[in-house]
Amino acid sequence: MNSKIGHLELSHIGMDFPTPNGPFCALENVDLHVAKGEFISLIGHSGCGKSTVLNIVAGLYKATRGGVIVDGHEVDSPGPERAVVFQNHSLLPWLTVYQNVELAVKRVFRGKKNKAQIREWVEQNLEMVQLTHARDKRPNEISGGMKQRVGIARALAMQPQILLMDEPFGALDALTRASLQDSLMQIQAQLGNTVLMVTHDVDEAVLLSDRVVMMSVGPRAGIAKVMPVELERPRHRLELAESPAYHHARAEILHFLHDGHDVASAPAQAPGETQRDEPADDEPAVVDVSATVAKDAAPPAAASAARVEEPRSRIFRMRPKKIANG
Ligand SMILES: Nc1ncnc2c1ncn2[C@@H]1O[C@H](COP(=O)(O)OP(=O)(O)OP(=O)(O)O)[C@@H](O)[C@H]1O
Repeated sequence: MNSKIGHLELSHIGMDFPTPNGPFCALENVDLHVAKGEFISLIGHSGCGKSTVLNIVAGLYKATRGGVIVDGHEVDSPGPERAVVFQNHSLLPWLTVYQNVELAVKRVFRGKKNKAQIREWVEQNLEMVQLTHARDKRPNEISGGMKQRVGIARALAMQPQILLMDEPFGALDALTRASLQDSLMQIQAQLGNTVLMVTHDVDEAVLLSDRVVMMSVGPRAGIAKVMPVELERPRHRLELAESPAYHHARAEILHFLHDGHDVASAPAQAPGETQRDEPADDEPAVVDVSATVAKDAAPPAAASAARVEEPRSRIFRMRPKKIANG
C-alpha cells in the first residue's frame, strides 16, 4: 500500500432525499478532515444520518451539496481505494470463503498479480482474520462472526486506503465482537488504513477511535461535536477498564447522546422544502424515547458494551430506507 495516501475530506456535504412530500434534508454542511491512518467513529441517534454519510463516502449515494475528496481528488462513485464492510456481510452464498475473497482480489488486481500471487494474497488475508481452516466452507456453513471476518478479509484484501464500516460488529455476540475489535486494531496498526466506522456502541467507539464524531439529530443533521480519544496505543480493553481517561471519554459521549442534539440545533427550513420532523399521515411513526440512553448513562464501571438503541428525545423516522448493496 502506498503509505502517503488515504487522506479523506468531507466538504460541506448536504443530502436531500426525494420523498412524496418533497425533499427531505437528511444532512447539512457536514465537514470533516480525516488524516491518513486515522480511525474515526461516527456516533449519533438512530436515523441521524450516519449511514448516509458512509454511503456518500463510499460513492453509493451522491451528495446533493458538497463532496468527498480523497487525496485531493473528488470522488462520487465507488472505487477500490474505498472498501466497505456492512453489518450483513453481503457474501455470495454460492461461493466458498476463499472464492468470496478471491473474487474481490481478482477484480482489483486484474493484470497486476498472476494466478500464484492472487492465491498467495487471498490465503494471506484469510490467515490474517484466522479463517484458513474454513476456506472451503460456504457462508451457510459458518457462524455470523466468521462471515463478518470474511467480509473484513475481503475488504482488506482489496488494499483499500480507506476502510468504511457500517456497524460491522453490531449483529455479533459480545465475545465475538470483542475478538474482532481486537483483530481490527491489530490489522489497522499493521496496515495503517484510514477507517471511518459507524457504530452505536459507545465502548467500541472509545476503544477503537482516534476521534469520535458525534452527529446531531436530523433533519439537517450535521457534526455536533468531535472528541479526540487520547489513549495510548496499543490499547487493551482490560487495562482500559481501569483508566480514568477511558471512562471520561465514554462519559462524554453518553452525556452527548443523553442530552439530545436534535432539531433545536438545525437551521430554519429552506424555501420549498418540506419539514420532515413530523410523520405524514400514511407513515408509521417510530416514536421512542426514553430510558435506553438514560440506562447507559449509569456509571461505566463494568466497561461492557453500551449500545444506544434510540434517542432520548422524541423523534420520528421516515419510511424504511432503501438498502445500499455494495
Ligand atoms: N434512500 C432514502 N430515501 C429517503 N430517506 C432516506 C433514505 N436513506 C435514509 N433516509 C433518511 O435519512 C435519515 C438518515 O438515515 P440514516 O440511515 O443515514 O441514519 P442512521 O443514523 O444511519 O440510522 P441508524 O443508526 O438507525 O442506522 C433518516 O431519516 C432516514 O429515514
